[in-house]
Amino acid sequence: MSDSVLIAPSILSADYLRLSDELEQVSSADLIHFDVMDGHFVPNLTFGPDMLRAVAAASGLPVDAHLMVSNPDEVTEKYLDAGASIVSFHYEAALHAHRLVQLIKDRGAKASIALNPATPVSVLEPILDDLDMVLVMSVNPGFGGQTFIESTLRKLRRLRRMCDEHGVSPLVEVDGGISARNVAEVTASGANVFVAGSAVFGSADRAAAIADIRANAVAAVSKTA
Ligand SMILES: O=C(CO)[C@@H](O)[C@H](O)COP(=O)(O)O
Ligand SMILES: [Co+2]
Repeated sequence: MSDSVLIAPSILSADYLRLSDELEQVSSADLIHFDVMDGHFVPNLTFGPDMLRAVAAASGLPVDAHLMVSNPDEVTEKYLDAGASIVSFHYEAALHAHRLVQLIKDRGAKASIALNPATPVSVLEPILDDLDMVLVMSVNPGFGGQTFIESTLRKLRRLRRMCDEHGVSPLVEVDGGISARNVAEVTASGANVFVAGSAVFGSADRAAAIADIRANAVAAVSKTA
């Protein structure tokens, strides 16, 4: 995790019957994005901690767990036990966000808070200094293959300003509708970790899709530097 940008393919869009092969095909990425959906916080159901353990062992890349669950206070520990390297829980669902952040960090993982598209970045004001990463959702969570919500760009710029005011520089991850076509403007707006599900697994050549997203993001970083 040393580059200026990190690419995180979301296995939500992978072929589950060929998952170990799919993981191999995305080995040039930096992280594996692991979407946990509970059928309650979001209207879809996906994977649990046992699956995360298996993915972490098969891939070798750090697993970036995105917990779209109603009860992160109760279940986060299970995903840490299973080997998650980054854990994002939703601000909208957590009862004790600060306690959860401390738990994640005490266990040696990176702590991140995810925000739904309608949740303003200002809610992070009291906790921003403690975060390793902020996950800005650029679609409403629950499904892959949705269209990027354009107002996310404004939100990212606002988050950048807030980080500057606080003198902190957490990773900023964007999730939903990211592809080689829009990653440059998302990067220019302040993001540096890019989740891509359908753009990677919907492509016949997964490695080429990752390389295209990375190249466009890196070019945008050098332009803004
Ligand atoms: O968390 C989610 C969806 O809720 C994502 O991680 C999706 O898996 C992203 O998929 P694409 O929009 O890139 O297809
Ligand atoms: Co996600």
